[in-house]
Amino acid sequence: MSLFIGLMSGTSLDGIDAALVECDHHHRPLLLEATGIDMPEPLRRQLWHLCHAGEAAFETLAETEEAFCRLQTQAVAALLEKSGHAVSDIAAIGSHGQTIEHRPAGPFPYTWQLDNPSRLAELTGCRVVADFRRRDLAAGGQGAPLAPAFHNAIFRDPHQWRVLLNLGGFANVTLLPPEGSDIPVIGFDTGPANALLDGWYARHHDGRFDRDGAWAAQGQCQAPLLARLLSDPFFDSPPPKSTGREHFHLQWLETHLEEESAADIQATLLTLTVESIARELERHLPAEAQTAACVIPCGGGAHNVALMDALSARLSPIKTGSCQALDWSPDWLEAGAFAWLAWRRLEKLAGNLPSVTGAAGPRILGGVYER
Ligand SMILES: Nc1ncnc2c1ncn2[C@@H]1O[C@H](COP(=O)(O)OP(=O)(O)OP(=O)(O)O)[C@@H](O)[C@H]1O
Ligand SMILES: CC(=O)N[C@H]1[C@@H]2OC[C@@H](O2)[C@@H](O)[C@@H]1O[C@H](C)C(=O)O
Repeated sequence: MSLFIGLMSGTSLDGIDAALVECDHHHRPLLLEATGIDMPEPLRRQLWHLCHAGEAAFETLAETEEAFCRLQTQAVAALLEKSGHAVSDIAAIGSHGQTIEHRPAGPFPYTWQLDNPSRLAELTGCRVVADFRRRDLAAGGQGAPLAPAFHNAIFRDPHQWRVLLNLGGFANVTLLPPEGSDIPVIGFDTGPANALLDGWYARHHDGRFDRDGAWAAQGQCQAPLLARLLSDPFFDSPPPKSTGREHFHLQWLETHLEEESAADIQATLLTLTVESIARELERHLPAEAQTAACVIPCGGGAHNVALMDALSARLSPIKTGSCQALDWSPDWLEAGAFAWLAWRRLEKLAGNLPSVTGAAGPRILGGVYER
């Protein structure tokens, strides 16, 4: 039995999640404790700038990386304090870093996570495993999503198809056949989720996000706008696929707008998230699972009441289930995934699922930075 800490800060730039996970060869990974630390506004602005500017001075990168690493160190300290564990109890920290740019297609595929694992090892006194995505990318994969391998390790049901639906800045799905089935697991990004909802909300309000989807609920989805948004080729392209802010940003939205009201645009963005997910499930779930699968939402968007209501209505008769009922909080799955990936790295076990990312084969992911 070994203890691992996973650190994840996603595309929403809302903070760093830290999860303490017990991993071994005999049991499913177990979440022991978790905590989140908010992104201070100046760091959030710096990271936002890096994600959108496309160029930055080395000094700016170094300064931002240092501030980010210090925040990671605070998250580790808070988690250790909350759990009553000492750093010497921890086998390794799995650090995702902060995605600044992700371009898996094109002549020079790359994915860039701001991270300084050497510095994190110095500041925490703990072994760090980092740089999880690039080996998959080097093997011809998308480098994302990686969480499906973790979902596969904990959420397979003996009889039923399950779909893990992560509603972060972007949405991704993992389609898990019943245990024992030889159908390969697939998983991919379906398109934007909170990234556009948050961006459009913040443009019209004070505040970072549309709590419970209350503003979206005041508007009406505009079918012509929805059709224009859905005409983006990403939605109909086959997996493997992954995306990010490089493709779906507010300027992308603006190129499709006509005379719609701001609240109607928010309502349409919410429907875009739901519709893009539903269409992919219609395409990729086998016929018998179209009515009998169970969809398990996780990530911040699972707290958005209007989004969840619209999703249940659109997916019916497919039921939505609860991650909590399966002993994992929906808020800590991604951080948990990077704890588990660190364990896989130390055990020299593959971390990717080639059927998901499209890599040439299973690969051991990440580099190790000793304490
Ligand atoms: N009560 C709520 N109502 C509406 N939206 C919410 C609520 N709680 C959280 N959210 C949304 O969840 C987001 C944070 O989600 P999460 O932490 O899963 O993102 P992330 O880790 O950046 O995602 P990813 O890496 O998967 O893109 C917030 O920015 C917000 O949009
Ligand atoms: C490149 C990158 O950081 N991608 C994230 C992002 O956020 C959601 C979605 O897009 C997913 O592809 C991925 O994160 C999760 C943790 C993953 O790799 O499974």
